[in-house]
Amino acid sequence: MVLKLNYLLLILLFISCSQEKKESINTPSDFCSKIHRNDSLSLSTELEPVKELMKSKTGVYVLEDGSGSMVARAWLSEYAEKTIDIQYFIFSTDNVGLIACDYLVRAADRGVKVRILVDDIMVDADEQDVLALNAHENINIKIYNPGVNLGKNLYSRVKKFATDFTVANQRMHNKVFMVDDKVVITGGRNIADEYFDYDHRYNFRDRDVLLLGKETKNIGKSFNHFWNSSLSINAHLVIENSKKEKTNFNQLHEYACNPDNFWPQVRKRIENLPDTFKNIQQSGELVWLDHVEYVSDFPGKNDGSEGLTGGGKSTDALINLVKNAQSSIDIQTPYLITTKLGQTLFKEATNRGVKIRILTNSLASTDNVEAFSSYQSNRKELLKTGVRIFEFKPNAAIRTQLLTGEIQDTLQHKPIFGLHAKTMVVDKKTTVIGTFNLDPRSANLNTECITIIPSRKIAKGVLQGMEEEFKPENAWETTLDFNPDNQVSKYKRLKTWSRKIIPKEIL
Ligand SMILES: O=P(O)(O)OC[C@H](O)CO
Repeated sequence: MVLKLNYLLLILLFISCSQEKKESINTPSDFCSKIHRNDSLSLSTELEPVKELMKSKTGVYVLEDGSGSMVARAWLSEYAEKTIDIQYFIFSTDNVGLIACDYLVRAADRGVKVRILVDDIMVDADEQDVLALNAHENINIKIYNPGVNLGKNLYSRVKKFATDFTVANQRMHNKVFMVDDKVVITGGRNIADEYFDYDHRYNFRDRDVLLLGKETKNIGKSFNHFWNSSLSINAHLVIENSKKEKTNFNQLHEYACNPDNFWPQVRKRIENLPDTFKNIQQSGELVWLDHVEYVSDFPGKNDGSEGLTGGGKSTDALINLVKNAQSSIDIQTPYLITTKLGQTLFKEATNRGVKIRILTNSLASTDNVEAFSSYQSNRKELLKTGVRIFEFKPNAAIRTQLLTGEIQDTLQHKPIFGLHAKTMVVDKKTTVIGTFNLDPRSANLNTECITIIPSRKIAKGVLQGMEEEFKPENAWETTLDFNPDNQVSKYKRLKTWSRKIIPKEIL
């Protein structure tokens, strides 16, 4: 609870920091100096050994664990020299979100231009916090497809859905963290506690990929396309009656300097931030490839002329990979809602001998009963295509290896571990890491981005983790005769059943 209370306190202080100086949070200044950047380093100097390689190839390094993925973002923010461009479906002002904001503000203070593009629907930040950040001369925040949340009252939100249903449903689900136009982290993680092991009740098993060099140019182009889209509106225009105020970020800095707000393991890694890239190189897991392909849908994705269908670039790319698979397809997806199109594709693949395994959430591990309810209704049809389905256990044994250890040592109870990775490995040689959930919303409504990585070495590493997670200590195999739905309370089952009324096209 300490972390949660701290961030609530911080939000209150952060809002009022322009009015009155409050009593300072007890901050050991030596920790602050330990974790702040070493001024003699920069991203260019760090990347000097691979500078030439980055011109013709893309470096690929898979970020499996939450703390590793968090530390990689911290390293990039701390040593950025020119720009930080970030694009997220969710950017919460919880513990992780506030620490991320501190890194961004400190980068902006030293002249780095920061652009933040976030989808409107899940913004849960206080409007004044958004404006305070946006008021920084080097920070610019845009809201994608506004009108359903930020700056709107309940009446306006309901009206938007009632009168403009298709547009209101078109969300930006991309997740990109790009620094100096040359290093990118993209994949399943949003910016919030549960993606980095900081939630005390529920955390996600997720996966990102770090990309360096060649293909990041295309990611930059895609970011600019979104940023300049008419759907992306400056936060000051979205939040009505707002005034641009000069803001003091001292309380935010103090919060992020407080060692109580980091797990001890993460503190250690943050203290060793300058070694981040050296460690990645020495791991032997950084692979340099000629052809890595980043595929992103266009802003708006489809014009609504086909109602709630219509597909998009990322959908086409995935269909193409499934159609060309020759021996195996292994998938991890938190939500698994298939339509006739998807079932036919899988059936055609299994008919030509392709072995397909999918790991998704069980009712006990899911955070989304609506999505589970729809999956439940189609589960048998999907199984009949010859696909094997595994459902993640909420207490999967793998969490002892993947979750930041401290969370398990200090709490009386173990937080639930849900699946959030969106990954596919085809024929043990092509890996897709991205934001795409196997559901109609990702296929037709949300803009999604995926990275297609043709490398046996990367596929082998990712499959090693997947194989582990298919095992009985981590997942139930569901069949035509067995499913683990009864592992949850009657109440959760009833709740799931009551969601059957929701059309699957919007899930
Ligand atoms: O958890 P995310 O980021 O995959 O988002 C899930 C929502 O269903 C997307 O619309």
